[in-house]
Amino acid sequence: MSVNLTISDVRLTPILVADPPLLNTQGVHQPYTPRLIVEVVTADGTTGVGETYGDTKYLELARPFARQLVGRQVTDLNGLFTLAGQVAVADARVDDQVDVGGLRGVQTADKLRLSVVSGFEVACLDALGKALGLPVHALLGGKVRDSVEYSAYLFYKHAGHPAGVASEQDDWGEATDPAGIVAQARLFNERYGFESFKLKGGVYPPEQEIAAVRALAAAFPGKPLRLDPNGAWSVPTSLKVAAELHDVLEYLEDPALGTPAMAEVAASAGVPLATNMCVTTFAEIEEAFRRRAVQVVLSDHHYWGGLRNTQQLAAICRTFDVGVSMHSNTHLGISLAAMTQVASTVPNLHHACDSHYPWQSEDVLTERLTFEDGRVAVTDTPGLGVALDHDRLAALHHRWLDENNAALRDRDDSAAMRVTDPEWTTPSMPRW
Ligand SMILES: O=C([O-])C(=O)C[C@H](O)[C@@H](O)C(=O)[O-]
Ligand SMILES: [Mg+2]
Repeated sequence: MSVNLTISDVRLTPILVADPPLLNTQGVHQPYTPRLIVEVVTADGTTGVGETYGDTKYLELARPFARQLVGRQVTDLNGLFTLAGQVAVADARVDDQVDVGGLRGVQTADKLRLSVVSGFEVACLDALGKALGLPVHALLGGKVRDSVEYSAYLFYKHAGHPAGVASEQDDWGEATDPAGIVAQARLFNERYGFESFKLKGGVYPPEQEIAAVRALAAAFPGKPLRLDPNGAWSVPTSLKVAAELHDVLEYLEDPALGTPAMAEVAASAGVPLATNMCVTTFAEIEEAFRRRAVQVVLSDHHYWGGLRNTQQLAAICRTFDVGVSMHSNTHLGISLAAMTQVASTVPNLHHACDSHYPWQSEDVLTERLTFEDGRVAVTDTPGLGVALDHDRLAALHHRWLDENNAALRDRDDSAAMRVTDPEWTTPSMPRW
């Protein structure tokens, strides 16, 4: 059978997905969060799917980029980066501060472009895999494991979104103290079999978060634990927390903001440091590795520019004897499938990956991905091995189109916090 891999159509569907009231150092998650679903259609009728961030700053790059793709080959993955370089990024979008609501490090023009390219790269790989009858991992050189381990991503959270605010109910309950966090961890373990636990910190004063990690260590003796305050602590505070928790932490994630502060902490913390904030672009690697500021880089294929760039990052980490694992932000099943496919090909991935997926009650797939014993099986089904549910996609797009939800099209955790606390402003760092 002959295949025609020329791209004949590209469909972009921004959606709003239900998100529980999860707390982080900047505020609280909105009731609905934006994502962008990318469909790439080839001349012979094969459709590949991808997913990435859906805020306006990404949509305004994705639209002109999509128009240029028609007529190109889905095999031309390198060409995606050349094309993206030609898409203009408004100066106002570039910021070397931490991305508000995203907590994903600097926001350079290139990083914005790469965050868009990743959705298209995944869609092209999915289409190519389907056309050739091969799973994505085969296109990436082949899997080295049959399942990928994920960790339970624990959050302090409210029981529900504020009364009177349109939202979906969740069944996780409230978690605002050590007992609540342990109860949440038990649910993660019972429902999905997770055996490794990460607590999103930077929400309460460090003593309270130390107590929560101690409670987790008592409830799950010997299990890998992580604490991630998203850079909310000073160097002395980071060192104090490290001294108190070094015996139970697998790693401490982004205790302080920026490579110089991380290097200072790393020099005497006695516990490895991980990051998805100070090394988020290739340009940041050299200084961070030279200064031994981080021991584990948490890749995120969305902002590193896709699955092949994630493999390149892993190879660089291996060369410098730095560990690698995966960061996540609110995402759906397409991204979990993409993360699982690439993670299966990375030989030096020795830590459970992060995933927000258990927090997402909604998806755009006909069948949700499942965790067994905290792992997602690596499928050999062609492409990503997932199918779009077009009715669900249309419903979530309809929510995005609804003018009552217009303010939610750009994720803003500080604004969501101000609904209940009008005095709230994004805290200046270090917070403690
Ligand atoms: O590991 C991380 O830093 C994250 O997952 C960043 C996210 O924005 C997380 O803080 C969240 O979802 O609130
Ligand atoms: Mg982090």
